[in-house]
Amino acid sequence: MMRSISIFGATGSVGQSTLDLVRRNRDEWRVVALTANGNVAELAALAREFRPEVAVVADAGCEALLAHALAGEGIAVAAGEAALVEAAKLGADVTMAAIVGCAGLAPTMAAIECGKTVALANKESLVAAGELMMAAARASGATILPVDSEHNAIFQCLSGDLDRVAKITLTASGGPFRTFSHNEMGSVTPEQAVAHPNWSMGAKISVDSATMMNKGLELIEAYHLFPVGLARLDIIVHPQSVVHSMVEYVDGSTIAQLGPADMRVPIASALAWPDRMATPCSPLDLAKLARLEFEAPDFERFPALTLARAAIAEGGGRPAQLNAANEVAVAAFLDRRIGFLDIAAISARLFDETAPIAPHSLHDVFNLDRESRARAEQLVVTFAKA
Ligand SMILES: NC(=O)C1=CN([C@@H]2O[C@H](COP(=O)(O)OP(=O)(O)OC[C@H]3O[C@@H](n4cnc5c(N)ncnc54)[C@H](OP(=O)(O)O)[C@@H]3O)[C@@H](O)[C@H]2O)C=CC1
Ligand SMILES: CC(=O)[C@@H](O)[C@H](O)COP(=O)(O)O
Ligand SMILES: [Mn+2]
Repeated sequence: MMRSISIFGATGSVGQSTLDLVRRNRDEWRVVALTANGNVAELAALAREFRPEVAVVADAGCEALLAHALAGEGIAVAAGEAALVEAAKLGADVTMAAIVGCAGLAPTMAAIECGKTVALANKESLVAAGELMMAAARASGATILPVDSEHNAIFQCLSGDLDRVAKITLTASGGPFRTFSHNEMGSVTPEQAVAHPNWSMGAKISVDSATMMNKGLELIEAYHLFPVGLARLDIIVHPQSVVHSMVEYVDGSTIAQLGPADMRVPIASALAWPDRMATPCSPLDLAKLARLEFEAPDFERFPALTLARAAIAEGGGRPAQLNAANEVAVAAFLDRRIGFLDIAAISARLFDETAPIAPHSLHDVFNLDRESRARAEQLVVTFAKA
């Protein structure tokens, strides 16, 4: 049976992996919307290939360029943040939420409010508005399918009542600086930070993996998706990224999901759920791998992990503040305005200076996000001078 799909963040790493699977199963999918921020050339090429109803650029300044690129193609063109939300409201059977950052929050919420299936890669939106997003899904009857590899793994490992879950353990690769000392991390470059040892991903999430803020954000993500409470959520470093996460049950059984480090595996799991679909990914060769290693995370060298735990424990707006500060700091690091160690330090400073005011609406989340970004930008200037 043919289903419809919209892909928000179509030009990105997750977006492209999703479209690769759609391309291989072209007769099964009708594409409703494809979106990008400002990469007009790539979005136009994808639109010509996949023939969506609408192509949307978030950057309103790119509308004319996109309209020109798609002139005569019979594909509607729109631009701006409101247009992203309108595209989400078209209510495709499956919406792939793959915009990076809190910029994905409004369209993801709009898709959830349609009550259909949302394949969620955009972890920052869940981190910033977890309670509101899960409540919106309950109210609309939407199904949120986790795409983030760890959460997709946990989703695949979970069965039965959450009361019978003793512990959910997220695996972390440890990133490119897993064995670096604090001093060594002080002088790493953006090029080193984006060079993930196992995964090919966008720049922002790659830096998050390097600081291990990615695992911190994923802890918050898991806290909302799988409500077992913070005490039953754990992180273990597993440098090979073969075991993508695991669930331990009260009877002593631990169920883990393993697979190649290729996002097409969890994306396929979400697109086909509750069925399965084939992917071109090479299966694991365990004999060749020979060894799977595990080690405890180092909270001293990776303070982002402590910040994320504190954000959950303190609650309220803390996760939204943490996410906003981190987004600003990562962008500043990639621009070479601050050093690598300043990324977590800026979030920590923002925590010290502010209270965790609870957002009661999406409007509150956007305000908190905006205020936290403004303060984080000031901190970037202070840290850059130091
Ligand atoms: N990459 C991966 O393997 C994984 C990613 N994730 C999560 O998935 C999400 C996407 O990650 P990834 O694909 O790596 O990111 P990329 O940077 O590769 O792609 C980001 C996408 O979002 C679009 N975008 C960027 N800024 C905006 C904005 N302000 N408004 C609207 N659209 C915007 C980009 O458009 P343009 O190209 O025009 O800039 C692009 O399509 C993130 O939340 C990440 O944490 C989760 C697990 C794995
Ligand atoms: C592919 C994926 O889901 C990423 O979040 C990946 O897991 C990053 O790896 P680490 O954060 O474990 O280094
Ligand atoms: Mn992940």
